[in-house]
Amino acid sequence: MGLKIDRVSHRYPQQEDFVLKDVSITLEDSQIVGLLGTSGSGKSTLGQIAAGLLRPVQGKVLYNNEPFQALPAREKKRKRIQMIFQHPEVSFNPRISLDKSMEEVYKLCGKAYNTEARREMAGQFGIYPEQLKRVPAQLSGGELQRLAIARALLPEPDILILDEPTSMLDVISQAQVMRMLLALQKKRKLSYLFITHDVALCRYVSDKIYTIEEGVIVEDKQLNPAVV
Ligand SMILES: Nc1ncnc2c1ncn2[C@@H]1O[C@H](COP(=O)(O)OP(=O)(O)OP(=O)(O)O)[C@@H](O)[C@H]1O
Repeated sequence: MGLKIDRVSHRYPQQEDFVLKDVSITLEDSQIVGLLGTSGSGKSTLGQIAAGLLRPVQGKVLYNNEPFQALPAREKKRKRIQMIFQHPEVSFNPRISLDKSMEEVYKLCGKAYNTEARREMAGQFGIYPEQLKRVPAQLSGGELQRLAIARALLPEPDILILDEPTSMLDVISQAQVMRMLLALQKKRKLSYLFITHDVALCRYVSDKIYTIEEGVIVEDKQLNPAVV
């Protein structure tokens, strides 16, 4: 079960060099797997491949033992893996109110977006319902990231790919978002691929850590074998 990246190599169009070279990683159910690496090592590329947003040049992505990349985008399973980005604004249309954006996602997921649902969602993710009337640029980074998490959870995914979810936030918002993510992971038994360059944070939250250097996995450290 879970997600298996199997011998994946990737190079971008019109580029000579491979940015991922024969990478294999596994994400078991309800596990937090850290992906550590310096800037340019290939973390985001691997995250996008894991989320099904990018198709690798070589190798396979298996979701619950089935080839994930072969599924059409609208396929339900695709929504079982969601991605949270470093810049939360990319998750929302900048020109429409957050209320409108959220309403669209609720509808897509076949859920009613009424006053009650709005109030409950806002409360759970630490937003005032009135703030939803604003466009994304009118919220703080932390508020917007919490809403991006709310949005990503609507299709009820099993896996979240977290690409440096707190690195653009101030220290207080970082702690709030991290606390929220850890509580949600426990409550909903989610699996996280936690992409970061923060070694201390990665060690603190992860059950297992992969380190990537220049597109190659160089270390695979099991921190908490009891969880697996
Ligand atoms: N769309 C693209 N086209 C061409 N090259 C790209 C593209 N996106 C990333 N790259 C290159 O691929 C390599 C890996 O980039 P990637 O963003 O995956 O690294 P990263 O570890 O996430 O870096 P950072 O921590 O700075 O976000 C880099 O050399 C980058 O310049």
